[in-house]
Amino acid sequence: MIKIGALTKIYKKEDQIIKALDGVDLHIKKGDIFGIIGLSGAGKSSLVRCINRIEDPTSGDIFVADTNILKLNGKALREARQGIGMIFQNFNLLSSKTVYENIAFPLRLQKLSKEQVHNRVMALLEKVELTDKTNAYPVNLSGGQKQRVGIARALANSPEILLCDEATSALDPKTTKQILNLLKDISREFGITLVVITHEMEVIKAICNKVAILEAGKVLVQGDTTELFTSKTEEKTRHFFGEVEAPTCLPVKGTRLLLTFAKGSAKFPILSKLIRQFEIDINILSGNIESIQDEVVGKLLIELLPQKGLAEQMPSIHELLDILKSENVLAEVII
Ligand SMILES: Nc1ncnc2c1ncn2[C@@H]1O[C@H](COP(=O)(O)OP(=O)(O)OP(=O)(O)O)[C@@H](O)[C@H]1O
Repeated sequence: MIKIGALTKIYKKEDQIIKALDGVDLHIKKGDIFGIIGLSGAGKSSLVRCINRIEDPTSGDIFVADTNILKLNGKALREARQGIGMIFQNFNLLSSKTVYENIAFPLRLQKLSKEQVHNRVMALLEKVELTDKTNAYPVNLSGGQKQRVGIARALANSPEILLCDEATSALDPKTTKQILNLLKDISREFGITLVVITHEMEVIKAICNKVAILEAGKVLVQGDTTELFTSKTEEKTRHFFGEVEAPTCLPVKGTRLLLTFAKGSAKFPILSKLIRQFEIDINILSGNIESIQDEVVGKLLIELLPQKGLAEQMPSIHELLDILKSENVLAEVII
């Protein structure tokens, strides 16, 4: 759906050269909810501005379906832009216009009858559950309601792609959850591809099936969200995926294993199985089991303790790792 190749954006400011995007390659499939996460200054806004051509990149390609949108100008560009909706952190609503008029605005730029515009606006208001606010002005809406208007407006032209630039960063956690659920629902119902720009991993975990981490204008890693959360943590991405560490005040008393529970495996009582089978003691040192969309995944740091008088019954580590592997639990010996 969207293929970004070797995208570079260089800003020149007086004698300064800033490489905001440095050879970005991304492959976003139709229907993906694709998260792009990075710290402040990573290049997220520059990327989104290049995708909707607010800004021209210095070099590279952006293909939407089979069209390189960087080669488009004039009418062809305007038409391509209609297929890309956008929602913003600060909603960008017209304050002097009602909710109805804000949503009708992009429709009025097309040659539609009054009735067609009306029917479309009312259908969108129903979708975002704001029919009771039809004639309200933005100033009288909550943040969540404003973003619902923003979403309805972005959907007005039936886009195939929706760019969400920090769409929930100005909202409280409960409203954030509601807006994210609405976005997920819209993506499923209309088959819209969502590109979600955020600095919050919670947003990625809640709705994104794919994720790319952007740092200093480069993609550090991209892939399936749950797979990245359950693969071996690399130093460079540790900050984003979190780390499970033993409290430093606990002395090492046995063999420490870091268990990673991939899809489905966290549902089984694997630790009690090991305890029963091998008559070992297991101490849980730290853990982080969580829900990523509909999957339960996570990491657990445990220590295997030999029982007094039963030392000879301690299983070999290989035997144990094999059992864990057979249950889809990745185990790494830490100490
Ligand atoms: N118009 C501009 N002129 C000059 N430098 C810019 C411009 N826009 C962005 N930059 C620089 O490019 C780099 C990437 O900025 P960008 O806004 O794309 O990052 P970001 O990840 O969106 O950050 P934030 O989360 O803080 O919005 C930064 O060093 C920034 O200072």
